[in-house]
Order: sequence, then structure tokens, then C-alpha cells
Amino acid sequence: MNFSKWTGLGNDFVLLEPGESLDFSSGFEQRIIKLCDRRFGIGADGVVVVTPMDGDGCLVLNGISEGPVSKAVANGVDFEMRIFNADGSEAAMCGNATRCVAKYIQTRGLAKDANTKVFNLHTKSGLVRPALLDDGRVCVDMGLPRTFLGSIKLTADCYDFTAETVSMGNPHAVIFVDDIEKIQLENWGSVLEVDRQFPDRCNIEFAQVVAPGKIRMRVWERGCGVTMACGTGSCATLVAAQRTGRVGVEADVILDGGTLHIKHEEDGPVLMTGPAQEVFKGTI
Ligand SMILES: N[C@H](CCC[C@H](N)C(=O)O)C(=O)O
Repeated sequence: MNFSKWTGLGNDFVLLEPGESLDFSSGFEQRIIKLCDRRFGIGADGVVVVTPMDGDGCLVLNGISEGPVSKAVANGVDFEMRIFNADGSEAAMCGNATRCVAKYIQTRGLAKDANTKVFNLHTKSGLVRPALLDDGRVCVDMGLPRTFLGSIKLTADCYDFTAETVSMGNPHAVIFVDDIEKIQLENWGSVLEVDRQFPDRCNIEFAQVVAPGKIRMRVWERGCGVTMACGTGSCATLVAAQRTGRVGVEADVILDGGTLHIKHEEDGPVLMTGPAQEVFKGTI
């Protein structure tokens, strides 16, 4: 199988090359786990499958139109994106991957017009729109933040936390702390991910406002563990900070792997801007 390896601030993904497809038959999760294994496979936080859609909202798999997925806009800017975590579980959305996919589509010439810079990515959580910027970064319309459980109480290792929960199509619990250098991310994240309040598990973010418009955030991702960056987690963190009066319309979210700029006007979509790089191609 031909693949390419991509990274969004160190949150890294295996993308199948055009024409390749995953074998979704039994044992599928094990194949994803193997691809993501950093010792026995390629090594990644997830696997991303991108499928062009034709003008009638149908998936085009190897040139054969499948059943309609959703009403797609013609002129070939519509693609389906599916995301699988390193533990084999499928996620409805992945922010860092959307930026990588936009560059993948452009560099592989998958859009009918090579000059296209905005794409419609259809995901299990709905439509998101990445736009290629002239400075090499990608700005993604991540859609509207959705209500989840509101503000909740969580406990891990005898520590009590207040979490602001936000859905970006996938679930997030954002915990604001006074000193992010003192959090026990692996210990607390692994416990909170599977808290009984989260029937589908949850991504866990610890955040500290370090200056006006600047939020330092570290993340334990559902299905992956500690990652260097989380796009949807950064969006959720901004929304949670707004909801609790900690920031205004926009902020830089400073992650272990680098910085994302997040903007959210009231009642509007969340806009995430940051880099995406292709690291290497390979065959496995
Ligand atoms: N682990 C996440 C999916 C990947 C999200 C993250 N990598 C991002 O950039 O948004 C989940 O299960 O919801």
C-alpha cells in the first residue's frame, strides 16, 4: 500500500495515496493499530482516508461512483475524509488532519481545477472547509461549536476538576489550571478519557491563559494518548475560554508542537489557522 506521512504541529497521520483503499473487513482495527505503531509499523497518531466525490454527491472510489454520501457541490472540490485514531477507533473530526488533507488534495492534483484553494471536506461530523493561504498555512472553517455537557465536575487521582465540555463534532473536556507545568497529563488524561460521564470517551485538554489572547494547552487525545497538538482541541479550548470570560474573539493556542490561531465570532463558525507538512512517501 502506497502512503504518505503528514504532520500538523507534530500531530501526525498516515494518508493513503490516491487509488489506495483500506480493507474494512474483520480485523480492520488491528490493521490501523499496526500502521500507527511507532516500532512495528509506519508510526502515527492516526490514519486518514480521503475519497473524491463526484458532482452528484456520490463517492468516487477508484473511478466508480458509489451510493450518494451527501449533496456535493460540483467542480470537484468535495471530498470525504475519514479519520481513524491510533487505537483503531474512528473519530468524526480531526482539525490537524483537515489542514494536511487540503495540501494533499492540491499536491496530488485531485481537484478538477488545479488553482482551487478551498475544499469541502465531508466528515462524520459534517462539512468543514480548509482554505490554502498564500503564506503556506491553511485556514479551516471548522463549523459551529456544539453544546455537549456544559460545565461538569471530574475527578482523577483524588484531584477535583471543573471542565468546560465542547463538541467540535468530537467531544472535548477543557480544564483550566493555574500552572500547566504541574499537570500530570498521562495520569489524569488516561483516567478522565474514560470517565463514566463520557459514554463515547472524550479528548481531555488542560489549559492556562498565559497572556491576553494566549493560551498554553496540552492534550490527552481519545484513542491516541498525549499528542503534540490537537486542532479540534484547540478550537474547543478557545470556545471554553470565551464561555468563561477568559479571552475575546481570538487567541493563539500554544501547544507542545507549536501554535494554532483560533478565531470565533459569536454565533459563527470556529476558524483554525496553522501549518501542515508532508514528511515522506512510502510503501508498506
Ligand atoms: N482523537 C480525536 C480525533 C483526532 C483529533 C485531533 N487530532 C485533531 O487535530 O482535532 C477523537 O477521537 O475525537
